[in-house]
Amino acid sequence: MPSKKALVRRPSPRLAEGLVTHVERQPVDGELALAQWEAYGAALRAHGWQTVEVDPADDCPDGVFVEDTVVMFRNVALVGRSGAARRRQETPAVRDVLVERLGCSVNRVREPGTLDGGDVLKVGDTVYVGRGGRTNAEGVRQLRAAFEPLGARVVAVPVSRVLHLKSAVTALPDGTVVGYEPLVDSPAAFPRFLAVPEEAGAHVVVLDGNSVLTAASAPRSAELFADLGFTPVPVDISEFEKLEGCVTCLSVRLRDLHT
Ligand SMILES: NC(=O)NCCC[C@H](N)C(=O)O
Repeated sequence: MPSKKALVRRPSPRLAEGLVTHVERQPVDGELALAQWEAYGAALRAHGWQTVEVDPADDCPDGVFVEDTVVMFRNVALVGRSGAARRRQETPAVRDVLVERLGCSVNRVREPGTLDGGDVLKVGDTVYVGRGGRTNAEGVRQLRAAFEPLGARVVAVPVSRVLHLKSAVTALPDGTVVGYEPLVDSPAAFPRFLAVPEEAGAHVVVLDGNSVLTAASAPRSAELFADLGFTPVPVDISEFEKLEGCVTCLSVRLRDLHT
């Protein structure tokens, strides 16, 4: 039976200092962010996910975006090495949880490779990896070396218009890739691509075969998903969106653990 665990990490008191690359810096309300993070975790738990908290990293403003620190394929983890040097101290505590509490096999991206988990989208056994600002060619090679022997088919795609591949595209439970077309470098890279009407509509977290977590800021995309027979579960993550975060980046789902 597949596991339903999800790593999350409490926002740092320094969240407002998080990196911004493609957006203007805006003031972040720390209290509201914490309340939004709690509600996000509650939405995961309401759909059967057990949330596992990585130790907080108060000195890492972007630590809450835990998705970027690791990529899972089956029960094997590849701990990333961020293209943003400032984010590299986020990974040791994530590795500790994976090894000591969850019993995963753990590999890691090594210099000169860089890879952020936000650049990796899995659709079945296909692993799309965005080659962009945070993930370099050597990171792509190391991802292939780690996961292809386990049965993954790694497909590299360019990312130039947004921070991460998953800022541009994610996938519905039926494997359809959804994206906001003006921000997708190559929609043709995906066998089934569906354009959504809002930038934040490109971001979904699959909760189960029917439900997807969506951003409250993308109501028209949520309507589109409902019209296709899915149940959107909107969460307000406005404070994280100000830092280029999206619903995917606040958790790492672990679906194939043996524990
Ligand atoms: N996977 C993601 O979409 N992560 C968002 C990371 C945002 C953070 N402020 C950063 O620039 O690294």
